[in-house]
Amino acid sequence: MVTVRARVSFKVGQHSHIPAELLSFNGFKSNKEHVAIVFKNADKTSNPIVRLHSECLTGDVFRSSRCDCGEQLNETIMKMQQQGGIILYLRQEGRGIGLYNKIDAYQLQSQGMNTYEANNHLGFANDLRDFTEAAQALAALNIKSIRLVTNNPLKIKELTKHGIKINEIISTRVYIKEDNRNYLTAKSLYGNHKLII
Ligand SMILES: Nc1nc2c(ncn2[C@@H]2O[C@H](COP(=O)(O)OP(=O)(O)OP(=O)(O)O)[C@@H](O)[C@H]2O)c(=O)[nH]1
Ligand SMILES: [Zn+2]
Repeated sequence: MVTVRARVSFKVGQHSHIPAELLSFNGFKSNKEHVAIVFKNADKTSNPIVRLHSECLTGDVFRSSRCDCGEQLNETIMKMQQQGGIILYLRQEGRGIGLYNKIDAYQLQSQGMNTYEANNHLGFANDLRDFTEAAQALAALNIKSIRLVTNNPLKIKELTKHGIKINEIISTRVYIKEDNRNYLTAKSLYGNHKLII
């Protein structure tokens, strides 16, 4: 059973000014160190806004030109500063293949493959993520029904399968840059993401 391990307050955002809480957990089978960031005590409300954000070191930390993860994370923090909410920051880098494999995939993408072809060429499925532990983290917070921020039907399907009721889908913006257009187009065309590009 997954349970909350520790809960500490901190401030986040560009100027370290947005109050939030950082939660760790016990009991994930994968041993991955997923965390929750809770804004405005949203876990104590009945139908909180939730964002499942899969780790992207390159985008989240370095604002890489190759994706829009960092911008989406920032958008979520801004939204939750106003409305409250919970970010589950899931340690599933590179859609689950890990950082070094993602960099290998980037190398192949630089040679013309799309993001899924590159994964496949390396012997991986399109998406190796498992959202079971995200559902377990929500259960540990006693959350059964949510408003989910996503454009990704897989997250909706997976959370529903694991007993989380999704009352509303809130789309997240798409941030097009010169270098990420092919990536975003592939997600839309082949990955079923509901993107308006
Ligand atoms: N394998 C691989 N992973 C990538 C690539 N670009 C970004 N990623 C990973 O894709 C994941 C993006 O996950 P999320 O931000 O949760 O979002 P999403 O699945 O696109 O769905 P949304 O909820 O609609 O944003 C992160 O783990 C990134 O590291 C790539 O070219 N190849
Ligand atoms: Zn990214």
